[in-house]
Amino acid sequence: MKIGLIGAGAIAHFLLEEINEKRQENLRITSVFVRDREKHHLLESNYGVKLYTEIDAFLDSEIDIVVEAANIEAVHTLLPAAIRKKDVVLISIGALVDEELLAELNTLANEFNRRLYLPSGAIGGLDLLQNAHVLGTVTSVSLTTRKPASSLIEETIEKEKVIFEGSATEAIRRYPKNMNVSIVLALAGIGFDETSVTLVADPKIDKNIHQIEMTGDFGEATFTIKNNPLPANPKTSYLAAMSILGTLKKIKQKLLIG
Ligand SMILES: NC(=O)C1=CN([C@@H]2O[C@H](COP(=O)(O)OP(=O)(O)OC[C@H]3O[C@@H](n4cnc5c(N)ncnc54)[C@H](O)[C@@H]3O)[C@@H](O)[C@H]2O)C=CC1
Ligand SMILES: O=C([O-])CC(=O)C(=O)O
Repeated sequence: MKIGLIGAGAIAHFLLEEINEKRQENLRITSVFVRDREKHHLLESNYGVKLYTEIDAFLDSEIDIVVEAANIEAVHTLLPAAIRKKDVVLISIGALVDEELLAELNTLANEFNRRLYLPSGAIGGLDLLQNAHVLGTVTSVSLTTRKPASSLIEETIEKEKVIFEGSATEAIRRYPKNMNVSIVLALAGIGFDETSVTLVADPKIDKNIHQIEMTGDFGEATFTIKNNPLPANPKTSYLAAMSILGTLKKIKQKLLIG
């Protein structure tokens, strides 16, 4: 599969290293869409990719699938065009809190027979949640995220501090670079307004910790994920980057687990 990558940040570099440098069977990043060609020109010689700054030329390049690893704004501006022409893997999932955008992408995916893949990102348990809610009988889902204080707030604090409590809808609006996980959790489960989120800035940790609790007719489940951060962007967990690779590998698998 030839991949077109949108973005050239921490996750994009992870994918370029793992797929093009270390090599993954049947996967190759061939095109990268960037805003500033000069800034990223070394990617061409380092990873054998071609850079694009014009979205149509990027989408018309010889790629089978688009991987978005940029930001929420890029999803708004680029994804409707992308889904018309290619299947898309999307990691800035927070963009989908905009129900108009979500409906538009769904309609376009149907019309052009494309797929939109949403990796689990920095969390897990989405398979369980979807199964548990298949009859609409999950009654509560909550997420408590703790991140190093320095990646969330400017001020210096001595003790942990709850900096947000509310719905996933509000969480992603206030913390668009940190709460994508709340939106994929809401999509897999009971919705944006019903999924409760607590965000804690903790000066004593160096991991991104997500604790998920769910209850319903199935029973109860609790997951805790203590993520190592990506060194290139400590706000982002290593697992989030790996989950894109996991999603890409699954696309061609005949044996599907979960
Ligand atoms: N779903 C999940 O669990 C997670 C999602 N994320 C999200 O993944 C995305 C990427 O994360 P990182 O690589 O750590 O971020 P990053 O900040 O290191 O890199 C983002 C890159 O995208 C580029 N970019 C921004 N707008 C663009 C546009 N319109 N066109 C082309 N490039 C553009 C930036 O210049 C930057 O190089 C972010 O939106 C982040 O919030 C991060 C962690 C977990
Ligand atoms: O990487 C993480 O731990 C979670 C994150 O930033 C997000 O969901 O936006």
